[in-house]
Amino acid sequence: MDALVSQVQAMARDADEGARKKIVDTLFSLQLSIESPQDSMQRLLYLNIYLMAIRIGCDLDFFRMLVDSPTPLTAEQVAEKCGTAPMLMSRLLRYLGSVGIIKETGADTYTANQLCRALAERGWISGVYHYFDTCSPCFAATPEFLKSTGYKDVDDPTNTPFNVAHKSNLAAFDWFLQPESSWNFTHFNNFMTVQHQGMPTWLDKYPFLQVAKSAMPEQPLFVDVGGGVGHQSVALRKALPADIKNRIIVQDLAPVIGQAQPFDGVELTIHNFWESNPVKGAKIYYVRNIIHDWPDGKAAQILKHIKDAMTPDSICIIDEMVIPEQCAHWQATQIDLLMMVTLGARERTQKSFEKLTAAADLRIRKIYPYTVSLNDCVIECVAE
Ligand SMILES: C[S@@+](CC[C@H](N)C(=O)[O-])C[C@H]1O[C@@H](n2cnc3c(N)ncnc32)[C@H](O)[C@@H]1O
Repeated sequence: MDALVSQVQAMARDADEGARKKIVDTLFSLQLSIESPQDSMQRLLYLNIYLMAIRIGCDLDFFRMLVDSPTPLTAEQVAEKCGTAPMLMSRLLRYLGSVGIIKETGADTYTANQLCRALAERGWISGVYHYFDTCSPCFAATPEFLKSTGYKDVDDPTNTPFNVAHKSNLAAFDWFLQPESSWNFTHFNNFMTVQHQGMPTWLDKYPFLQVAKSAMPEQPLFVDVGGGVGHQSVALRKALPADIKNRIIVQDLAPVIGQAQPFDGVELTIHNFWESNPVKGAKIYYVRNIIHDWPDGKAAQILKHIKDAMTPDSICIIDEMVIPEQCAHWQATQIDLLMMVTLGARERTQKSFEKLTAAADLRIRKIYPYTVSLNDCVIECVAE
């Protein structure tokens, strides 16, 4: 068994993203095939405990303490640093050690492992708060919500489990803008910057340099519509040679732009994508993880405003997953359900994208897939 494990670890070390994910998926299928129903139910019924214990760890910041400590720490030492009862800490760390979130090195003694190090990073900590505080109440509200609607499609952003869970009539992005939700919105925005960390990006697959070189000297190069805190624009600026000086512009709502860090050569601007786009004739209009936030009618409106700003040589890039017709990956299907219960929105197949872009007078010219599990794609569109 040990030899087998070493062999698989060596294979994974040498593998690229696609091959490594294939190994993980194969091992997961293997696990399912040898678990008894009792094993599986023990695992499934307690899933919520993971996030509960991790959130407590983030509140107390003990993942960072384990990372920063040069030697393993006893539960008693961690309890003292955190100001908690020793027995409480001992039970929490014992659980987290038993499920592999931290590493147990001896009796009641722990150190950081790879997962613990991730949980000490700002973006992933924000992910924990986003899923625990904003999303999980929506999951809990969904069964009763669907029962109350007679199991209709969820495609109205103001009538979703989110509205029930957060006792609001507002669509999620409008709810985020209220002062009392600013804590939730900050964590959402931080999480957006890391959610694809370590995975290939659109820049790995799309011939962006060739396209950038074809831009006219005064032509804005890149308009990052709903670009969040501008992380994709910064990545593009870093990837371009210094002699390409065309404008790179991030557009988002005021509170998000207020959170963004200035970066040389990237303009941070306030723009509401329900209104006509003030930047006309750019080379690339880019929407990443925007279209999947909205049902078809609304998504088409966003694209139509972009289309109306385009000149014949402009390109609109939709950077999003394309759900395959068959055998979609679990990492993709879970995001699709998240979009449903929080936003009344969805992930789309290629056929759905073709219909949607046509409704905005755009035509898909080419699709460049660039990740294996999510099938993230650069969907390159031109005006009809
Ligand atoms: C899922 S995030 C994607 C952010 C970024 N494009 C990325 O890929 O990380 C959706 C973004 O849409 C922005 N957004 C929502 N409503 C908007 C509006 N009416 N106008 C402009 N941006 C909006 C949000 O503030 C958020 O930054």
